Amino acid sequence: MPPNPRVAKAFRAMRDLGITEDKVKPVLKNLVKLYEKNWDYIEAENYRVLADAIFDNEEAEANQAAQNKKKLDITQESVLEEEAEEQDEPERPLKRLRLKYKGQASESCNNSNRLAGTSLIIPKDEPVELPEVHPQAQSIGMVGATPTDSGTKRIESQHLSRESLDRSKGKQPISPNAVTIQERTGRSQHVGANKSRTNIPTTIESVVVPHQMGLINRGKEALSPHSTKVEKRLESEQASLAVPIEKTVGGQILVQPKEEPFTGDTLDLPLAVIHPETLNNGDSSKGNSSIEEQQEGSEPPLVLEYLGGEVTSDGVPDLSSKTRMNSQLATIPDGSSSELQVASSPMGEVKISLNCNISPERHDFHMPTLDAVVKSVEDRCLRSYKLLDPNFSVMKLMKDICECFLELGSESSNESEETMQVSPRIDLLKKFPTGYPLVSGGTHFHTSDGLCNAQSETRVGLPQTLQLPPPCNGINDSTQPHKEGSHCNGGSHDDDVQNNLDDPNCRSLVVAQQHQLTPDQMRYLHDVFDISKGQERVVISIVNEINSECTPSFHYIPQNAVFQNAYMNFSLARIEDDNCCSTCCGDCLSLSTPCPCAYETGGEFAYTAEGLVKEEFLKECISMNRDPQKHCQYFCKECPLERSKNEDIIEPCKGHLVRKFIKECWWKCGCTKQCGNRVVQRGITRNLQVFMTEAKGWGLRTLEELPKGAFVCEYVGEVLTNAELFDRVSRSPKGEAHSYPVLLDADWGCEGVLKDEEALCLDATHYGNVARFINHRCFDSNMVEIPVEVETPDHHYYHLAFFTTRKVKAMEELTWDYGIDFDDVDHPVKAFRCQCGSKFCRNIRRPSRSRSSSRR
Ligand SMILES: C[S@@+](CC[C@H](N)C(=O)[O-])C[C@H]1O[C@@H](n2cnc3c(N)ncnc32)[C@H](O)[C@@H]1O
Repeated sequence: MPPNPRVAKAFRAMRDLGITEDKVKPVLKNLVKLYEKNWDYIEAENYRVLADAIFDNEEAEANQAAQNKKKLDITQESVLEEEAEEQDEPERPLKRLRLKYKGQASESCNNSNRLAGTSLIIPKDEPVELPEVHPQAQSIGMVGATPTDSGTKRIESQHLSRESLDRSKGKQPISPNAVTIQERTGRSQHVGANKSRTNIPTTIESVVVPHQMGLINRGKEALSPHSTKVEKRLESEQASLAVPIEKTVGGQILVQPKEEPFTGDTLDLPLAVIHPETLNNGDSSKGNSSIEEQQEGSEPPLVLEYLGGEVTSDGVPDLSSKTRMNSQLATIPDGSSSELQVASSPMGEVKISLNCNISPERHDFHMPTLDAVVKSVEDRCLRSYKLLDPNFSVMKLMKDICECFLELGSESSNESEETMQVSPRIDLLKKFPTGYPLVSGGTHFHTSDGLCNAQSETRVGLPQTLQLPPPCNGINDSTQPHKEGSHCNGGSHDDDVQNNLDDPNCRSLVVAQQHQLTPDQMRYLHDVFDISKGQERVVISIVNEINSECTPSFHYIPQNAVFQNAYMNFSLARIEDDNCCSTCCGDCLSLSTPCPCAYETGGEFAYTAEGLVKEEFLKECISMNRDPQKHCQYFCKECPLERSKNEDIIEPCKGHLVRKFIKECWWKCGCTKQCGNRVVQRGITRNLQVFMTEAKGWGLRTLEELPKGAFVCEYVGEVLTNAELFDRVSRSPKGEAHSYPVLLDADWGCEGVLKDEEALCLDATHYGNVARFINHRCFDSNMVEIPVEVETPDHHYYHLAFFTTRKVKAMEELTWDYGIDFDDVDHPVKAFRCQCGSKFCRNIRRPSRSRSSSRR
């Protein structure tokens, strides 16, 4: 029996961490048993459970060895004494690597079930072939994540996907401040819940990290899985270091506690809010003394409000960890419109945070730069305190900072370029004009370093800067003060947005400055202004004037990427010399006799000099879609699609259209990249926009008029085998549509019995391009898909390109006929209730118009 590929993958992942197979085998075997072959648990977060278990195991072995040695060296009497002493000591903590930000698993804010990529995956039993278990592996039963407690987490179907990495990135701190901010998720909102919504809160924070407790590179950890290679085996090699080590495994920061007696601490913060019962209004120095007095115990007792330790994925603190916490966040309102918070963690970090609330009348407020504030404070100190005046107080200083901040922000003369821009909250998706591309106007969004720059139509009079909605990962970000009580997931964000929009007094603000944006916010901006993140030749904007659904959660890729088993061989040698045009030069379309690349299309190039598909060719492709019965269909002896559906009883093939291919010139050809027979490979050139439709979710439209036969885009996704696709689908929760796969079955007919690895499809659920937004229209869609051969003559793999079937007006939605059989309940693409609006809609006239071939 060939080795289970998942075992091999696990070995590979551990090898990347510097762990040898012999160490992995016994532990893995035990884990597989423990999780009853539910590999999802083992594979989740780049095999975190496995890595943890191995490290635990090693540590247990090391401890055991040390103890054995000790026992040999000392007398029986001293052993007994030691044991007696040990009984008085608190139990040592489990020295397993802890996943930082554990429990903050990002949640897609998209509550549509169309985004199967963020779905919970139902694990499936699989045969496991593993060598004999090593007796030492037994300790892995202590690994924290059990099938039960993992049951509520979202788990990706594959080893760490880019999507999960990016979501993780969104959770990672970008600065030490952000660590605390993120970890305080939801809490500061709670604390400030009584604040007027009309105030403009600003926050100044200062973080103190004592030297001896210094966090290594905190906040600067590489977020990519590569860091696992760089930092492999840190935990065992550096276990004796006096400082805690952060490491990344699979993009997640793992924290190894330093060797120290167990104090009941964890690295998870924050933990408590302290409300002083009495306040000394107006006197900031009294505020200071209240802290001291609190420490001295002379102030009235502080009310401790538990904030939680490990914050769960939905931002709710895990109360079970309460007893392990000793960090705290002290909130010391001073009775004015400012609020001071002091947070500390068991790691010794101390953070002072001062919230200044600007009254509603201060509509003219604009955000000064931090440099300007600091300078102003220094000037003020020099003036007021004459350097270390005996009355000098840090609390006063903090308050001065706050006041300077407000003063500078209110000075109308201070509208220098350095000024950070702040605007009333608007929702980009709601407020942007939909009739025009975001790239065509004159209103700018910009940040101080110019990294994020976009424009919008001037006519609508957008504010000069744009408010970022909360990041759509289910994590509340306290860098956004407006977010009291708002949650991106579960629709509360929408409510919040709506409330803000409806409330004319609402002045929730966010400083749109590049270095202050979290990765999630950056992603959001990228998505809104260019969903392709600069990876296409044109900017592709996204607008929503229908509802407040967040931008879809997926990774934009401009070209197909192979997932795992799909067999794609782009060997140049497979393109035979007489099937390409190595002797051509320039533009093949200008040749009097077409080059060999035109053989595939009957000796004529499929494209006109204008880059459009020729009328005749297009007509045939359209007819094939509209009247499949009239065209040649192939019925496989053993259909890979049916085989994937059910290996035991393989249903007869339902038929595949034998499609016409376009063959483009390619690398082996002598022509230039500008050759007229290279259209699809040059990518998207048309102005497209993703927009929210009334009834079909997101859709794609053109912002410019398109002539008939124009190339629009290709369908890009992960290249999967059908078996892999069905495996994914079977892991999706029941009833969840897996809406983004297309079969690459255009040539299955000519292949005899296709091997599993040759029966391919594209899945754009997690990775894809704009084509994933193209909605279906029965029969008279304005685009048709045409298979295009570029890199390989093997038609297992090809490009699926969309061309217009007629002239398409600017702003028209682009559609294609999925060829979906609305009756085929087993098909990986779940039939939906068609809202295409075509008078030929097959979903209405079922069953008479039901298509016999199912292409998607
Ligand atoms: C490839 S996706 C298209 C983009 C999708 N609308 C979105 O929001 O991401 C296919 C899914 O879109 C929806 N859809 C596409 N065409 C539709 C139609 N004609 N009527 C209703 N829903 C449609 C269905 O949910 C389908 O599973």
